[in-house]
Amino acid sequence: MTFTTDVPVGEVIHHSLLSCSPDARLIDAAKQMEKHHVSSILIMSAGTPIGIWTEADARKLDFSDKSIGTRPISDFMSAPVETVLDTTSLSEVALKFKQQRRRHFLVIDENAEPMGVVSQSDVIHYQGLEHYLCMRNVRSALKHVPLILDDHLSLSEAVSRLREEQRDSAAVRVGRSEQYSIITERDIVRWLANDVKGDCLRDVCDNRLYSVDEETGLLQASNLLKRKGFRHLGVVNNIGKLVGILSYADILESVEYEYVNRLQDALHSRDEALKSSTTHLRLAQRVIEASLDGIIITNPKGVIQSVNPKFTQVTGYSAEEAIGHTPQLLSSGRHSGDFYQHMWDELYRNGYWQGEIWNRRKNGQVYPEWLTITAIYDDDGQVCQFAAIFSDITDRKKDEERIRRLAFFDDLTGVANRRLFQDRLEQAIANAHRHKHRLAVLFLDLDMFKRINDSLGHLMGDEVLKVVAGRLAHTVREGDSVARLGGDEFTVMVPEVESIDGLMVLAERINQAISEPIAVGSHELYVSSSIGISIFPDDGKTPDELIKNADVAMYRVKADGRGSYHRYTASLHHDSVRELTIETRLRKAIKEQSFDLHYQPKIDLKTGELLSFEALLRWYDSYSEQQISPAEFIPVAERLGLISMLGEWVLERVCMQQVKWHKEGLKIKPVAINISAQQLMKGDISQTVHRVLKETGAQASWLEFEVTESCFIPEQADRIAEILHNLRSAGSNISIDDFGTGYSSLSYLRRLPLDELKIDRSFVTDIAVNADDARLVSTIIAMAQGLGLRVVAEGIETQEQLDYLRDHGCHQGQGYFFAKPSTKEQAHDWLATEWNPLETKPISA
Ligand SMILES: Nc1nc2c(ncn2[C@@H]2O[C@@H]3COP(=O)(O)O[C@H]4[C@@H](O)[C@H](n5cnc6c(=O)[nH]c(N)nc65)O[C@@H]4COP(=O)(O)O[C@H]3[C@H]2O)c(=O)[nH]1
Repeated sequence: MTFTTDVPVGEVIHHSLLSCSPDARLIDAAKQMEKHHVSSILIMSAGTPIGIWTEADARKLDFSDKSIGTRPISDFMSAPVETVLDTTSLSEVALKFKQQRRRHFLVIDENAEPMGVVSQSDVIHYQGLEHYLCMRNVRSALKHVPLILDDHLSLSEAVSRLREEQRDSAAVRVGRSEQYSIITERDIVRWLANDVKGDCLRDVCDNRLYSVDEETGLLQASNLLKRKGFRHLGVVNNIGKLVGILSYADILESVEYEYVNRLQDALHSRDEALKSSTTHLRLAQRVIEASLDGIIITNPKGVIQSVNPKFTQVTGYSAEEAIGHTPQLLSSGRHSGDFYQHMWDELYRNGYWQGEIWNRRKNGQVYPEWLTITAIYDDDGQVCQFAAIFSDITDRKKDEERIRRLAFFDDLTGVANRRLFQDRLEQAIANAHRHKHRLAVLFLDLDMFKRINDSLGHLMGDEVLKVVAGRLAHTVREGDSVARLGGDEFTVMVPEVESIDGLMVLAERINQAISEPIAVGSHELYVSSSIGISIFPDDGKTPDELIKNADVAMYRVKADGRGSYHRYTASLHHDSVRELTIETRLRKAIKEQSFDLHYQPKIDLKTGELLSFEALLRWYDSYSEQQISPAEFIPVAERLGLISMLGEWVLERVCMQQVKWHKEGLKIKPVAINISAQQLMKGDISQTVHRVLKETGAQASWLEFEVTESCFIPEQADRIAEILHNLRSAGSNISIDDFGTGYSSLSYLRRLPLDELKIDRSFVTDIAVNADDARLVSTIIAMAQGLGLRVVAEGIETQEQLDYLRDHGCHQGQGYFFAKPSTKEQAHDWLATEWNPLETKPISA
């Protein structure tokens, strides 16, 4: 079915236009019309149509006048010529036909140039009346009973009957039968053109009247007219009686134009709506096809009706494989029945569901997708379809995971970072609080890790950290949490502590695991760890408190000799607060150089002669108005990286003092300066000494350097040997301090350029009361002698100690028994008076 719109008449007319002059003979005009099968001819004068002669005008002719054909056409034409513009719509033309009872209009263009003639049949065929016509039957269009003529009537009588009755056709009864032929206006023109010589209708009428039943549809009748090339149809009733003759004019006249117009409007709107929805549908189809999201359309029961290409790309299922199934085809098995139930409930309730879902591709791979399902409703508000749109979010998930890892995990070792640890700790604390149980934080620091980094490089250091993290993770129990806070600091959280003893066993186990040799590259490294422990709620109630206090406890382990573990106590807190205070004030003191040096003599144990001094740093803190022990502030200065600066200050002071005493004419005794491990490892000590000697004018032999045993790191043996060698070759003696507290092996000591060995005070103190210590001291003395080293005993306080040492071959000593560390003025006096402490003290036998 076509959806005709109301077209302009210019588009449907035939452009063949017959014309003749006003004096043209009727017969010639009729001949032309017959020849070209047209129903009208224009009469033109000086290029202008002055009239029109149509088949209808033929009825006006008097056929009894034998010369009628020779008469000029202008005598019979209709004038003026009714015109319509080519832009006039067909419906308007149809109305005009009806109102003016015309059958033809001359169609002109905007310049009034004739373009053609429009007839009633054109309107019927082109105006799109099909919808109207198909609703009506031929009976409804009949206006008259048929004009029936007997076949013995003469032509002129027949023509005058048509004229009188104003009919364009008549049925001619054949004899007395009920059979009819037909005559029409066109026959009159034909008779005229051919100068027909018959007297009555019987002679000329051979066109049988083709009839249809009166119930026949008008559209069918109109199509029949068109197909057969007829212009009239007989109409018979149900008993075969001729009840009318249907012409195009009748059809046209029967049309109720207002109704047609409304119908056409409605149809037009429908056409437009259809066109637009077809466009929309096509557009939607294209969007679906090209969508970067997978799309599934299902019926209300969830049976897949269609999918788009992206669906196939993501899931691996072709449209044919998917259609007819439910989306369960993609089920990953990761979601519970409740999950899907909840999804459908929400879909039916809100018509919408959105969320993340795991599905399975055809190849079995499970993947995450972001899914949006929308219900589509019909006009009755019933769900008629579901549209599911999804995107594969595997990459997004990976990115999220990567970001999460970066945000919460330590990049190097893969264990949790500080942020995640704190989060976990916070949760665990809340849980412990709720269930009234204890929780522990272990703070672990690798001993001497810096040595590894400094000597073997950061890459090796990193490898060690990875191994340590791995060992930690393996040692703790499932549910415990391991984190790296930074550097070589790790934490372990035990969310539920069953017993303190158990916790200590864990700390022990961790220390053991970490002390196992670590193979990195071609090296086999040994590290140990110091662990501080804090317990919730006893040692802290917040994550910060617990971590800080475990850290404090860890520092205590370091201070006590490393490689062990220690639980936090309140006094540690006090220590750490004090350390912090010292730290603040120390920075200030260094800036203001508010230090002093004391000198403690070293004595020949046999003769009592003053052999040398040890320079000991003193700090009088004006804020607390008390002396702060170097044993307390030196480690802080080391930790803050300030020790080299401080050491340099001591060196300068000692040199300046020696030069001063020298200038005063005193007999110079060497002064021993303590060198911290950090200062030594910096590597530039000999250059510094060289520079200071030069600047002050002191001599290298006036100096001795005391290096604690803990400085001697086996991996750094060659480097340390070189540094000490440089100092020694300049002329200073080197002494190993606090001997016995470290782990130096004899073979190691042999490789170092040493002059003196100082036995640690702790052994000397107990000589008289502890046989083991006494034995140890005598062994050290023997060993030192074996190595060709001088032996100095520190911390001699009693005659017994002195005696024991002297008896066992110790050459030199230092201690309160002789003198406490004293001011430079005191030292000056000792030098000036050639002081001998033994002269005032009896030497026991
Ligand atoms: N109870 C007792 N103590 C005695 C006796 N004889 C000496 N002492 C003390 O023993 C320490 C000996 O120094 P150290 O072992 O090198 O131990 C030193 C040394 O390691 C460090 N130190 C002191 N001055 C400096 C310095 O200028 N530089 C560096 N790097 N460290 C220094 O601080 C440590 C402690 O120094 P001081 O508190 O001055 O403590 C000194 C000294 O006063 C005694 O008979 N009885």
